Amino acid sequence: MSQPKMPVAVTMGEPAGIGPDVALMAWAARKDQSLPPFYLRADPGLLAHRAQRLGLSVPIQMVEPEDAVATFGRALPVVTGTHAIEDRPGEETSATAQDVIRSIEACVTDVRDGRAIAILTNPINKANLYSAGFDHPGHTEFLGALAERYWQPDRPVKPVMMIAGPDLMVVPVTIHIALKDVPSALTEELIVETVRIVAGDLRQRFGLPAPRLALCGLNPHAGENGTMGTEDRDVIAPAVARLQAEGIDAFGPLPADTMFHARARETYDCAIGMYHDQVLVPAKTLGFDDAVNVTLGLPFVRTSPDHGTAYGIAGTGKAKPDSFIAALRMAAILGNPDAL
Ligand SMILES: NC(=O)C1=CN([C@@H]2O[C@H](COP(=O)(O)OP(=O)(O)OC[C@H]3O[C@@H](n4cnc5c(N)ncnc54)[C@H](O)[C@@H]3O)[C@@H](O)[C@H]2O)C=CC1
Ligand SMILES: NCC(=O)COP(=O)(O)O
Repeated sequence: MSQPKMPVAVTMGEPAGIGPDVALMAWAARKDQSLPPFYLRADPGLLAHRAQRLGLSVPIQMVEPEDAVATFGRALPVVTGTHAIEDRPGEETSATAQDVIRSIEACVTDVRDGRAIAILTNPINKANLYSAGFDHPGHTEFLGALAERYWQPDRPVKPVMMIAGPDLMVVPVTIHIALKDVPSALTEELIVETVRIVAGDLRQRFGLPAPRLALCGLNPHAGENGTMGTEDRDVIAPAVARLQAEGIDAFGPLPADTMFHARARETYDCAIGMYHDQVLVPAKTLGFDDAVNVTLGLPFVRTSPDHGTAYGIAGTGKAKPDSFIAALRMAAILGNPDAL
């Protein structure tokens, strides 16, 4: 693909986690891997310390987003706006939470204002942000709220989480909720609305003209005809019937335990799970190093590495930047469809 004329905006994420490590490593690999240009909205001092810790030679240049593309070849472009943050890898604190949140908001407004092509979020510590008053379960839901605020205040936005790896793409219908709350949250309407968005985005953004969507059951053996739970029969099956009537190639509910082996995966393009771990476990097992978390249903492009803050290896050089790099490439491609 041709090099985008606009950069990808990258959030700081949890500063004590591996976000700074993988961003610095990706910049260092930019030439070998022909990476699209990006800038970070983060504290330049922390990044300089972390680069030193990792033994990476990374010149840092403070810029405005407009200068990021021209800067990217010779220095890591950084847009400031945060407080100075001490480089303490692995040390959890909610003291930086407001800066973490502001960085996400600022990257989103950069895209809205035409200063960036897409947003890539570095991992956050959700519990830390909650303790500082953040009232969204994760990025996915927060970005939906920002999309409503900045793009379409008159219409609700339904953000949908997809984990996309080379061997498996998955979507959880319910996302960041307790397992005990899943059965009551799972409605026919929610399933239909989610799958419509998946079908539409896979067609329009991912170039799949007729995506095949396999829906997991909720219960063992997809309920075994209602003897092991009724949601499969009473909620998921009617949702599938409605989707099929709309011309969407959805099928199921299928027993989830036999949906993820290699031959089964050949029968669909994306697996739709009923709860987070049902589909994120197979997705991360098959593709932890290179899968990408991408939010569907938004009026802008957002990707993220599939991993979390990995405090235990932050600042040690053990973090692999592969998922960040995959997320960067996907952000640039989805944000620049003309270059496909
Ligand atoms: N998009 C986001 O903001 C996400 C945030 N999180 C947050 O991350 C925190 C930690 O979550 P965990 O479940 O422990 O998952 P995690 O992904 O941070 O770590 C799981 C395991 O994988 C290893 N690992 C993770 N990324 C790696 C990389 N790039 N290279 C090498 N090894 C890597 C870690 O060292 C650890 O052993 C939580 O607070 C969670 O909320 C988790 C997932 C996504
Ligand atoms: N396990 C992936 C995850 O929870 C990421 O959530 P989000 O912060 O991207 O909404």
